[in-house]
Amino acid sequence: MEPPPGVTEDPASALTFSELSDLNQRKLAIKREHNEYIDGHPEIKGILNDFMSAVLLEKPDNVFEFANEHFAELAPEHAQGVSAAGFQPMVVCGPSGVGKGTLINLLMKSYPDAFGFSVSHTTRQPRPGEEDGVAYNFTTLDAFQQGIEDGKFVEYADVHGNLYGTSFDAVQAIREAGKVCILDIDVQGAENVRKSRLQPRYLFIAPPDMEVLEDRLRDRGTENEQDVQKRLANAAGEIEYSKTEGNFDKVLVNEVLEEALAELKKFVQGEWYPHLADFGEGKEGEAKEEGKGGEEKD
Ligand SMILES: Nc1ncnc2c1ncn2[C@@H]1O[C@H](COP(=O)(O)OP(=O)(O)OP(=O)(O)O)[C@@H](O)[C@H]1O
Repeated sequence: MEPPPGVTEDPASALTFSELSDLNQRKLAIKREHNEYIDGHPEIKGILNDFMSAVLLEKPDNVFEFANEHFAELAPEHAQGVSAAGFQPMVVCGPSGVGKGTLINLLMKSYPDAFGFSVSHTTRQPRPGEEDGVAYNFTTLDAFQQGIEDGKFVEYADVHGNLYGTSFDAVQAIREAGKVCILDIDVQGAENVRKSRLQPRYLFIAPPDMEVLEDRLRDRGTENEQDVQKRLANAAGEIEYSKTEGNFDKVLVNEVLEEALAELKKFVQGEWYPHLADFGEGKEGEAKEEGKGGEEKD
């Protein structure tokens, strides 16, 4: 029967059952493909959420203009854009010898592929076996200073006579890979990060007391007496800094290693990064290449 004048016939009604079924299969396949792509790029949700928060905060009259500026900042040449893409990085601070590296390695093993360790720049000389671009990006003082002037660093600090820094590019590379970027930095570095637009989570790892910290530093046996003293002297100020309200989102006391690790995992998965539940928690896994290794700042 002809449809009445002005009414277009529904094209789907002319399809056979098998054609309709093929069409539905195709629709489901496209939906699956889209979902896979979005799941593989968690930064998309981060970017959209960030934009929505910015709009609600600013309530601009001209949303098009605002969007234009907001998204222009995402271009890699704009350092600030790093805050809008992917998971929020995690800053880990704590006195030398408290067990930051140990806990970070264990955390990374517990969630294979979920975390990435940004490769820092340093002016210190490579040690035997340290490959440029893997343990560190080794650089000259001049090049480092130029990088500072060009605004390339999220943070940098003079640690025991050498410059160390984290570049926006290094953080961005981890975030673009859909991972949580861990920044193992000292409190000077954390202060600089606070001034950037990175907006990370801040974790401080504290020793049960100074005697335990001293024992760990000495038992590690990687520092001479002068360095141990320097690290212990710095530790007092760092612990004091951690006590100031608002400096850290979480302070974790590393007394018994297994207990500290259990608390850390419970906290990061429960409060900060719920997506970790999808990362095969507890799977056996070797420390990743990007895991912390041989990165003593001295
Ligand atoms: N809970 C713990 N109990 C006993 N020893 C620990 C504990 N956590 C870490 N250690 C040991 O303490 C020493 C220092 O740990 P680690 O090297 O991880 O410290 P760090 O905070 O990363 O130091 P740095 O900032 O100098 O790199 C290591 O020998 C490590 O095995």
